[in-house]
Amino acid sequence: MKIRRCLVFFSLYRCDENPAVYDLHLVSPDGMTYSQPSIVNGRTDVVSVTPWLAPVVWEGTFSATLLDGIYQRQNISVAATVFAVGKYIMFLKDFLETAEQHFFVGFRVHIYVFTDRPNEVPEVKMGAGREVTVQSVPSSNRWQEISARRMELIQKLIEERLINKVNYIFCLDVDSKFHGRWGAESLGGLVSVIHPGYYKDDRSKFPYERRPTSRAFVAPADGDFYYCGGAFGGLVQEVHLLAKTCRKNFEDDAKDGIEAAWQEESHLNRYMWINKPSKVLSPEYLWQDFKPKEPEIKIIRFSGVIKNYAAIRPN
Ligand SMILES: CC(=O)N[C@H]1[C@@H](OP(=O)(O)OP(=O)(O)OC[C@H]2O[C@@H](n3ccc(=O)[nH]c3=O)[C@H](O)[C@@H]2O)O[C@H](CO)[C@H](O)[C@@H]1O
Ligand SMILES: [Mn+2]
Repeated sequence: MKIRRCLVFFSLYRCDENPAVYDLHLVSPDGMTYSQPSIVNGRTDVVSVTPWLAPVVWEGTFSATLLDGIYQRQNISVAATVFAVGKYIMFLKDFLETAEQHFFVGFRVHIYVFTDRPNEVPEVKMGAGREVTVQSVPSSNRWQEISARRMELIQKLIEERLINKVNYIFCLDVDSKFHGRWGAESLGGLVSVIHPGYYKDDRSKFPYERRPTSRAFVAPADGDFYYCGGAFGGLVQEVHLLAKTCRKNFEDDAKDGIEAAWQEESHLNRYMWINKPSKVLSPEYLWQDFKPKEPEIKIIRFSGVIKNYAAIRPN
């Protein structure tokens, strides 16, 4: 058993075969010029590191030029998943068009669209090295199920098409648009986004699942941050483990007749409490259009559009 685990470790980190190692070894291209970093001056209005020493990404904490240089040299590939089931297909055009303008511009990007309406997927002109694949999925008469089943479909997508082929994956809500850069600064092993609705609240107020009978349970004195179900990602191996775990816990809960308060978002929050994200993205990476901008938000990169739930959800 011990030997097997060792082999798995080596196969994950051997640099010639698996790109995972690149996350640990950052090579700056020759001739790179960027502003001198300071060790005493920087953002002081926000916290940019977690208690487990993962970076929290805010505007003003990174050099986009440097990061693009490092990761372009590695020729990384990034997958993204987006689900547009039922009437949510109406959000897809803006999502894809704005992703072309802001999401990993200059990198190899492959967006997987999951929908029950493949004929209604809009034609969006994609740049060089960027493509969209449409995959049919069944509809459902419960939005909770559509949202939660994403974990199962992400798990399968990684197993069937991405593992050992693609470096990173991000899983995103479709009812949103990009407004600013979302790029290499967001890369990491396991990446989570702080939910814009609760980031100044006491942890006891977070909308975690509070029933101890659920596998998504988080006790009132526990929890670091409240993370979004609408955006998460990282290395495909890490996201595979996350999706597989959340799917199993969601399904096992269902067998016991319990559905967590915020479906897969609750399970994701439980997962991130135990498995600390190696990079945390600030609420710049998933804002909500109805929320007034806060002073610490210098740029909104991705934001949920205002929608009429009653008009677009199946239940
Ligand atoms: C910003 C954010 O973190 N949003 C999360 C939040 O509410 P939201 O209100 O943002 O959930 P939502 O209605 O956007 O549903 C989540 C996603 O599921 C897909 N979808 C949903 C319904 C439908 O009929 N068709 C369809 O395609 C679509 O990709 C949508 O973006 O809580 C949900 C859990 O319940 C999810 O965790 C969402 O990701
Ligand atoms: Mn949403």
